[in-house]
Amino acid sequence: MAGYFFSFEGPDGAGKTTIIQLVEKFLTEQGFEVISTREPGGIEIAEKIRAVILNPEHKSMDARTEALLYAAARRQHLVERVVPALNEGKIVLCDRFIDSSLAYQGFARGLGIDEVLAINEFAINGCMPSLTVYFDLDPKIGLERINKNKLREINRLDMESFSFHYKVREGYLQLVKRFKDRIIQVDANRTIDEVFEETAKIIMQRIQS
Ligand SMILES: Nc1ncnc2c1ncn2[C@@H]1O[C@H](COP(=O)(O)OP(=O)(O)OP(=O)(O)O)[C@@H](O)[C@H]1O
Ligand SMILES: Cc1cn([C@H]2C[C@H](O)[C@@H](COP(=O)(O)O)O2)c(=O)[nH]c1=O
Repeated sequence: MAGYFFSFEGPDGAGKTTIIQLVEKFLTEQGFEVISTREPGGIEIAEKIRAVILNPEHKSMDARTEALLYAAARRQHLVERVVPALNEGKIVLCDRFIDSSLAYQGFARGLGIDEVLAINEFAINGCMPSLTVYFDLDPKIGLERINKNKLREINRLDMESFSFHYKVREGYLQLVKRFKDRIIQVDANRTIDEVFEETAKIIMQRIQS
């Protein structure tokens, strides 16, 4: 595969979507062919799975069911959207990937990071991002940012307790230590311009190395 696969991670409201849009514009201006996409979703089947997972009415969803649905959406999105773009030499910017499952389902839901990694290894069959940017932010600030944006849907995961969201962050911080070569931590508690500049620098370094 000739392209570059970059994923972006962080607690809800950390600024992933905002920064991905800016990075996409920046890379396109530099002459690269870029697609940005998201998980769960990005293609029709995965968007349908997303609607099932995140429906606020689905309060009884079992944690393993949730983990399997995320992995299923990931698989379909990977084969339909990510791999073809990489084969065409494009840069793929993906809003969330496997680390979301490890932090949310593996750590915060308590299923176990290694257990959730195992089902995801089956799903992705070796296709990992070459670099993951983790936006670190106090979840309270992220949720405040989301609540200020009246247009954004409030989904089933947003409605989890503060302690759940704090565990998500703790899970991510464990992943940063465990996957040092792949995950780079960025302080997201700064202005959009500052976060963008650092992220663009990290990505350009990886492309040019
Ligand atoms: N550095 C920042 N400082 C202040 N506000 C920000 C910053 N980055 C993003 N925002 C605002 O916070 C809100 C959430 O941002 P965004 O949707 O990019 O986050 P996200 O990480 O993609 O969220 P989610 O995980 O819920 O999809 C938006 O209203 C956005 O304009
Ligand atoms: C991929 C993935 C996502 N999640 C959670 C994280 C968020 O709370 C929602 C997705 O909403 P967003 O607005 O697109 O960020 O789903 C998860 O728990 N596990 C995953 O694998």
